[in-house]
Amino acid sequence: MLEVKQVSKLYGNDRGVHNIDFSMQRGEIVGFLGPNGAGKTTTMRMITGYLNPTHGQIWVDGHSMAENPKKARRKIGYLPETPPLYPEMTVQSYLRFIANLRDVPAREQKLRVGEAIDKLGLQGREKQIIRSLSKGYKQRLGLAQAILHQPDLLILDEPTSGLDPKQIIEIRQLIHELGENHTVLLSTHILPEINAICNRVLIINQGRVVLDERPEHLGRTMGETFEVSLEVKGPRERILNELRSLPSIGEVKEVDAPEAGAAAPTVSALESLEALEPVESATDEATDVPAAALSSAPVESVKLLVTSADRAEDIREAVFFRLASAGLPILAMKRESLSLEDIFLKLTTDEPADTSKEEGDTDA
Ligand SMILES: Nc1ncnc2c1ncn2[C@@H]1O[C@H](COP(=O)(O)OP(=O)(O)OP(=O)(O)O)[C@@H](O)[C@H]1O
Repeated sequence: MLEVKQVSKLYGNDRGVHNIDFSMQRGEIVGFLGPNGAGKTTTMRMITGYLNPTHGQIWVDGHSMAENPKKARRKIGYLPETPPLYPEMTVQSYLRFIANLRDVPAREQKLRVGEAIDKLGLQGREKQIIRSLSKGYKQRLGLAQAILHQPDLLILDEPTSGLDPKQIIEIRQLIHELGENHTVLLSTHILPEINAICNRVLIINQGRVVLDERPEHLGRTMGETFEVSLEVKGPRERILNELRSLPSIGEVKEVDAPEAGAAAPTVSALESLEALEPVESATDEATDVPAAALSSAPVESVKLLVTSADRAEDIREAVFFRLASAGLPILAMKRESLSLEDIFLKLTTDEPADTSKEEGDTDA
């Protein structure tokens, strides 16, 4: 549906975007993520034909944006960061005006405008002056103008920026619905937006794509070590011994362990409690298991973080069978993975902060 081939836009001082290269299949909803100034808008403006690349080529459904811009642009619906609305027009007259601009045949215009109004939940507001619409409804109208000419590909630049939480949820839901019939590229710097709507994420930083992956594979791509959090019922020492004797396990850390040097709870003290609670430490940090914790005092349950010996190996079954055969019930087991926030920060802050040169330096 979309091919972006080694596309660069050089503004000088190494600003702009460099060698952007990706493609999108029909039906994908791709989140385009990056910090301020990373190059999202520049890339989107080139894809939509509003900006000419310095190098590289863009193809939309087989049409070259450079050689056949009219055909390529017909395939695209674009919602810029600020929707191009005329405040004095009514919703309906504005959409009729856009339908004309986009060469929608006169006999189809009424139908298309009606469909766009229905899809974006603008019914009852056809005669309303745009100036008096709320920001959320202006955004709906921006999306309506983008789909009027029945494009295959939607390019949405920060579609939820500036909206209140309720409007954000509504617009996300609408984008999700539009994704059933359109291929969508949407830029955002709101990370949960990606998990909520997208089936692929592209991260751009300092004008370069630094990650292109499906959200569920992000951890693997980042070389994340397989880690599970566990809560196991039984004596701490036995649980630790069982887990540590498993060859597939690398490290076992106890969460909420008693501080090193603190007296371990005695059996009699624990017995005097009606409910036996796990011993809590002053911090929530995972800590190496202190020797004092390895006392034989029974506790109700132990919370642990367990990592794989072989980075990516899924250790959940091995852990389950070992503890089950030892008669140690697992109360909870959850795979821990890097959040999109962790990955985003890693990719966008590990690199040099600013590679731009002083004004007057030669262009890249
Ligand atoms: N017309 C221009 N002239 C010179 N430099 C520009 C121009 N437009 C953008 N830039 C520079 O290109 C880089 C990418 O900008 P762009 O607006 O594409 O980023 P963005 O990811 O959309 O940022 P934001 O999230 O803040 O909208 C920035 O360094 C910006 O300063």
